[in-house]
This record gives sequence, structure tokens and C-alpha cells, in this order.
Amino acid sequence: MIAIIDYGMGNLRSVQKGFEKVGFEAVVTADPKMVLEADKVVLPGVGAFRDCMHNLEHGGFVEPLLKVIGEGRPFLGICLGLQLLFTESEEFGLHQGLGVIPGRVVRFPEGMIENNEKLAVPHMGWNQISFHNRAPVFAGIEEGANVYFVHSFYVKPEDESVVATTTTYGIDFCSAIWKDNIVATQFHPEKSQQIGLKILKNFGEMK
Ligand SMILES: NC(=O)CC[C@H](N)C(=O)O
Repeated sequence: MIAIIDYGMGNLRSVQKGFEKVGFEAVVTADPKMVLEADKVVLPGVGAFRDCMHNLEHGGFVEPLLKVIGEGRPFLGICLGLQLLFTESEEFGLHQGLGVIPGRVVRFPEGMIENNEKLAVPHMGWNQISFHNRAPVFAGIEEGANVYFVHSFYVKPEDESVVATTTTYGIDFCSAIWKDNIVATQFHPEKSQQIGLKILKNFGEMK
């Protein structure tokens, strides 16, 4: 069973519907015990890093999450669910994350220019992914595929070998990571139409 963690801050229903559309039942759960029983875990996230970490801690999810990740069960992080894997985030001060992937979450620089236009932050809309490491979850996805973003911060892994894709928005930033059983995307597969559904389907098929 795929468990989608409900810690009060995610677009859970659209993630669950995405899995259903590609034939996988996913359970939205606020019960940490369900995470421990899941075959695969999905950590979505919309909102501020510090609030999410607070909710994860108070919901009793931190230990179960670290356990299932450590045991090698497939894990998919989405947006904030990617950022929370990191050591710390600079969003609204400096806040500790789960520390699964060493590195920092930082804000896009001010005043980015692309094609003579000032780029707004948050980065909101469709943009392309360029592959660096072909995680199985990206099977059948073309170089330059369009996916949907809504974020002001991005992750900077200390070990760049975990970078699965990058995207250009004023700067080239890490838009997905892959390390062993862990895959996490800055973009929203559940908002990325057919490409996103293919990613969810590939995740559902992971062993
Ligand atoms: N959509 C979001 O919740 C974005 C996550 C994070 N607050 C960021 O701005 O990067």
C-alpha cells in the first residue's frame, strides 16, 4: 500500500487522485503507524518549511519516516517533501530538516533576469527538466519534459551525485534528487498532467 502522509499541509487529495488515475490505491493517513505498515511512502508538502517540520514532529512522523527510508522502502517527496529531506532551510530563518540528504534549502536570488525579463519569485508555472541521473521513476520521460513548479526555495545537495534533474529559472537549480530508494521532486507530478502521471505510475511500480 502507498501511504500519503497527512500532516495538515499538503495537496493530498490531488496526489491521491493522481495515483488512482494510474491504477494505484494510495491511502492518505495522519497515523504514523500506517507509515510503518506502508510498502511505499509519499511526503507531499505545500507551505512553509518550519510549519511542515513542526507538524511532522508533532504528528509523530519523524521517527517512522526515518525508519522506512532507512529500511529502503520506496519514498517519494514532492516540493516541500523534497526540501524537508535536507539538513536545513533558510525559509523564515534557519530551520532544521530531516537531515536525510546533506545540504541546504535556499531562496532564489533577487533580480534574476532571463531573456531581458525580470523573473518573479515564486517560480510558478511550467518549466523543463534536464536529466543528470535517470532514476527509474523517470523511465519513459523525455529530456526537456515540461513539469509544473510553485516554489521560492530550492535544494543545494552537498553531494551533487544525488541530483537527478536540473531546471533553469535564472539559475540552474536541482529540480529532483535520486538516492537509492529515495526520489523527490521540486515540481508537482500531481499538477504536471501526463508527464506527472507517468512519474506517479513509475513510482507505483517500484519494487
Ligand atoms: N509550494 C510550496 O509550498 C513551496 C515550498 C516552499 N515554501 C518554497 O517556497 O519553496
